[in-house]
Amino acid sequence: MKTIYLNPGNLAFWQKAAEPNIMALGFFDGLHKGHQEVINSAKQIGTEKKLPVSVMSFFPHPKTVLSNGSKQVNYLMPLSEKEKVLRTLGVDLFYIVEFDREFSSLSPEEFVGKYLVDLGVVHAVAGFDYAYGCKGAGNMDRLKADSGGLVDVTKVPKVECRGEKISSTCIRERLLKGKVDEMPDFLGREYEVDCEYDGVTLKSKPFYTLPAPGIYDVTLTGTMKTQHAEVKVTEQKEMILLKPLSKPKKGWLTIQWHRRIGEATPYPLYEKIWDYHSLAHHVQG
Ligand SMILES: Cc1cc2nc3c(=O)[nH]c(=O)nc-3n(C[C@H](O)[C@H](O)[C@H](O)COP(=O)(O)O)c2cc1C
Ligand SMILES: Nc1ncnc2c1ncn2[C@@H]1O[C@H](COP(=O)(O)OP(=O)(O)OP(=O)(O)O)[C@@H](O)[C@H]1O
Repeated sequence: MKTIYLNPGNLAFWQKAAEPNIMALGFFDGLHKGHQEVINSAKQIGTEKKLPVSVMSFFPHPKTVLSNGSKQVNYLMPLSEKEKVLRTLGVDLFYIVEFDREFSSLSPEEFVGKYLVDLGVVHAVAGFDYAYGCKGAGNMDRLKADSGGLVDVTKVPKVECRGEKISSTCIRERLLKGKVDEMPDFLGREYEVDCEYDGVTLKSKPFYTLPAPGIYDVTLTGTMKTQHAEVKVTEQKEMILLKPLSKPKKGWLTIQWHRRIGEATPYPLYEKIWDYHSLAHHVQG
């Protein structure tokens, strides 16, 4: 899979280089089951038409740009993880469009003309609620007309879980309540966070959302053997490693969150910490 960061400065270059393709559209934070349905539909059409499949996403999140930074988004994954998951879904081309004020003011017709038709899109796939163009005025029922009849359209119906539309927003809300055990129902996999281990605490990479304060049953993967452990998320959003079977080396780890097993007490549970001395050293600075 090739990743292309699109902006007004390089758009003409990529338009010239473009070949006919099927495109899935959306922000796709978390790549949950609804997003997977959109991308799998695009893949299916790509296979039928023997054409490559592209995904067009945006960065940063439109909400942060349109609110002039006053609204923050609790991202579920950084672009690097989005790339990894899209690769496993069989996507050929990943466009990341720089979302700024100028881009947000493109009319629906301008967006479809410059970013779909001129990038070789012959068939666009998105969910039933996808909106595009200034003030979000474009929708799936008018996309074909906005393309001058050049782009076919597939509108994916709503994917639900327990009577609710699966969305990045409802997943963020669940994480912030500590409901990590519900993630597989929404994401189709467990929630994961990449972080750096300094010997005691785990520091998450940017663009992840940590679950609510508490103690969690997790699996750690990294340079050591995959192992079970407990991680405490504090009110200060610090993560402390409890009960690992063997001491991980300092460096990068992935935490896979299984379930919340207890409250985050204000002070560490010393008796549970495998390496009390290194924690004491850490606390004393
Ligand atoms: C060219 C373009 C312009 C947009 N302009 C606006 C806008 O002015 N106001 C708005 O609320 N959303 C705007 N959006 C954001 C969309 O409404 C939508 O939130 C975004 O494309 C992410 O889509 P998704 O949330 O359905 O994945 C724009 C989107 C695109 C592609
Ligand atoms: N539950 C769903 N069923 C079908 N399509 C979906 C679903 N959720 C999102 N989509 C589609 O997937 C693409 C990406 O959607 P988007 O990133 O807006 O997801 P979202 O989960 O609804 O996000 P948010 O909660 O921020 O609105 C869009 O084309 C959207 O219409």
